Amino acid sequence: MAIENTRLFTPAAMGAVDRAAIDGSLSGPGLMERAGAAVAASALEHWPGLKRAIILCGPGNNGGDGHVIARHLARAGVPVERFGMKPREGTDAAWAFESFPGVIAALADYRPEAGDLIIDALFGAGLDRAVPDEIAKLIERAANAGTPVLAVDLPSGLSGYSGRPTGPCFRADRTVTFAALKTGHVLLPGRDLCGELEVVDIGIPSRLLANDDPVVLNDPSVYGTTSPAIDASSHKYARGHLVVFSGPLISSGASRMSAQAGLRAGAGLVTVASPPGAVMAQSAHLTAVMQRSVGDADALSDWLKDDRLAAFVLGPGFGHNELVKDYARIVLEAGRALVLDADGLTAFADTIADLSSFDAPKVLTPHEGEFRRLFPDLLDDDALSKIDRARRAASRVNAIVVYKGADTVIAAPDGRAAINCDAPSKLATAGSGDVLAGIVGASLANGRPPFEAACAAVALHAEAARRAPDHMTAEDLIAAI
Ligand SMILES: NC(=O)C1=CN([C@@H]2O[C@H](COP(=O)(O)OP(=O)(O)OC[C@H]3O[C@@H](n4cnc5c(N)ncnc54)[C@H](O)[C@@H]3O)[C@@H](O)[C@H]2O)[C@H](O)CC1
Ligand SMILES: [K+]
Repeated sequence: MAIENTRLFTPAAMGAVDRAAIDGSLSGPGLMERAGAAVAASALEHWPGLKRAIILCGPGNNGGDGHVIARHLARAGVPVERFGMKPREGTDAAWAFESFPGVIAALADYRPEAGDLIIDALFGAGLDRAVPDEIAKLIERAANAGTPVLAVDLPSGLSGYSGRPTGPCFRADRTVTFAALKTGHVLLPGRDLCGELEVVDIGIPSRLLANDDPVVLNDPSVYGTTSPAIDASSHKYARGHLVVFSGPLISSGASRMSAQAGLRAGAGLVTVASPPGAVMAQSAHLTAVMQRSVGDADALSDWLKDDRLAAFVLGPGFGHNELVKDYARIVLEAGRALVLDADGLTAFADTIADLSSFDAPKVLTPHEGEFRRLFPDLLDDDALSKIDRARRAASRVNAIVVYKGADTVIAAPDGRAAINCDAPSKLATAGSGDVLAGIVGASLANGRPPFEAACAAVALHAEAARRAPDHMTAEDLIAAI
């Protein structure tokens, strides 16, 4: 989906924008007319030769859009039948129905026929609970018949806030939404339940769409470019020295992948800090990546006298080793940037909040399972979206939290959040997290501020995956950076 306005809105925030637009120069019916006309145009474009439009109308303004759509399609010569509820008196939906009065049949009476297109105008931004049983049954009948669905604003049953269904929910082939994306359109499974997404301009002034809730789609407007601008003056130290801690001999490969990824992603120099028992194994594999034997806290403290060591990755393949906490503390006390991933995260399972006392740049990169280990209370609160959870975790730890998934949320303690929703599913391969940790480390070593560094790294990780072959390994992913 090519989206100009990358700001994301919660349904409540979009409702406030609606009201501000209507208080200003625009009228509710005017907005509804444009919304309905746009959906009708999309139906005609994507279902040419449409045999019958089945418009399901709810009691509110989503339903109002449905009545406008019915009028436009009928005037275009498409057979239209409406099912659902009558609109509430005195609302814009009532105006829409009066502009095209007609029979609204009972939902229970709809039986799918070949050539039908269901246009779902039952509930949109106002959905606040599971849909009633008669709608659940219709959703099931439509799914069983394979009837295509064009959703108005949101598929009914999908929370526009969390991106999670409130219960039974349409799986739409296409969704047309208005003015800007809602968070529920890009969070999973919402993004999948929407099908192809269209955002149409219905005349709301852009000044009203500059909402103060800084949640955006992750794109260059957040991080600039994904790779550092390497010019003649940017000698290797200018691009920063990245250190990746190696695990023991048996699991030294993960740190190598992080290190090689960091080098390809633009760190000036990369060193693997190996425990003595892994040095030989690492030496056999490392060429452009350097190595140093670091066996304990004292050796690390001594090495940190070199203030060119800019950023550290701790966790990939490190093992369940009490040194994790000592190493993290020493790096952060020295004011160096730290990426905590994998074993580096789970070592802090019960004490992650202890990291909040360090002001040095920190980036945590938990996947779903690690997030649950670190923040179980946040996952147990169903009222929270993935954005809320990432933001609260970031504030709790005073760190950037990269809450990974096909809908990765990058959140900062100050409330900023970006959603990366174009990562290919082939990223779900062993070692992909090690690679991301290395790219984040390189971005920090380049001197980017931590939120922008994490956003750029997540974007580059997804870009590399798109370039890599379909059945890629982590090595293919590194080669594609
Ligand atoms: N700028 C825009 O985005 C515009 C959006 N428009 C459309 O307006 C709807 C939002 O309309 P609203 O009346 O606030 O809510 P809904 O129509 O989604 O819901 C109606 C009503 O239904 C009740 N309800 C909620 N959930 C359930 C449920 N599960 N079962 C039964 N009843 C339920 C609740 O009382 C709701 O208030 C937006 O989606 C757009 O389609 C404007 O038309 C144009 C501008
Ligand atoms: K809908």
